[in-house]
Amino acid sequence: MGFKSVRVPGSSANLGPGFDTLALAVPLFLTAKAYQADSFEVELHGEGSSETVVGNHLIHQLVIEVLGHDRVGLIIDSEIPLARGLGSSAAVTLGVAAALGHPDPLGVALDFESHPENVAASYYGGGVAALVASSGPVIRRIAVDPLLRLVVIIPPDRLTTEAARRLLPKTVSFGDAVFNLSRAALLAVSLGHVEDLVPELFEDQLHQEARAAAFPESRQLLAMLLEAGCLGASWSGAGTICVGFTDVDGVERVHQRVEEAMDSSGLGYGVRSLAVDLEGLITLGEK
Ligand SMILES: Nc1ncnc2c1ncn2[C@@H]1O[C@H](COP(=O)(O)OP(=O)(O)OP(=O)(O)O)[C@@H](O)[C@H]1O
Ligand SMILES: N[C@@H](CCO)C(=O)O
Repeated sequence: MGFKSVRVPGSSANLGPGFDTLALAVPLFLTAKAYQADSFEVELHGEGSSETVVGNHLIHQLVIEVLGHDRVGLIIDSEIPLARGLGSSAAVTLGVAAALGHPDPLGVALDFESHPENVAASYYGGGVAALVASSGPVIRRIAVDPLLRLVVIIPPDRLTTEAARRLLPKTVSFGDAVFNLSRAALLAVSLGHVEDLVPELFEDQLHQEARAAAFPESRQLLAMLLEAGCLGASWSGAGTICVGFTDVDGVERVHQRVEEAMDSSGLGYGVRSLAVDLEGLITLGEK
């Protein structure tokens, strides 16, 4: 296995009703580079720089899993906010597995994450639908209109996926399951045409309200995004970021309205507009 330098995009999962299934890659990037070293060394830059990578950290476990030892150096630089719903763990897992030269970084990352859609979107780019069956993963790329744009509200509050999953109900009603099924199926076939997107397609009754117990401001953020003229709004992954969907013609107007709403609410959270990343994981250099 030769060491590499790679770039991986972040991702926004669920998109409302598509829990653990639908995701879009977003152009916030993580780069990872591996090099020969006598003992484990990690340099973290950007969004991950406050992390301490010791024995039980995801990155160290991954290195041991891939190499069988930890005599390696890593340089990781990320624009993806941690534990905020833009797939930082999927991106770092994929990026490190690929930088270490593993021939199947997708398979490694799918084994490490408890759900497949962030990993699939970061690997392929664009839109994906993904599941892990008892026979293995089934991943399909879905058409995404090149005019689609995302306006994300970025709270400073972290909510790890692990903590957000502990808030999920143990059972759901038949009605709620059908509510999400219908919307997820219609959303998957409508993402290819922005003119087909309507707010109802991004509605969810399985996870968002349960998770709002940990981040009640999410209700206000989703309402704000819809009032600003978005074609739909949802939590991004396990939060706390909320995402509004719009098109290239509306994105500037929506962005400005969301910023104004942020200022007048006093919440002061960051707002960013993003296109969909189409490249997925790319190799920048090889040794
Ligand atoms: N760049 C990074 N450097 C070091 N550790 C990272 C980095 N990115 C992610 N991690 C690890 O992944 C954890 C965050 O993963 P988690 O699944 O909770 O959130 P997320 O992937 O950002 O959000 P979501 O899964 O909702 O999209 C961090 O607490 C950290 O342990
Ligand atoms: N589908 C996962 C996404 C986490 O990014 C969840 O909502 O827990």
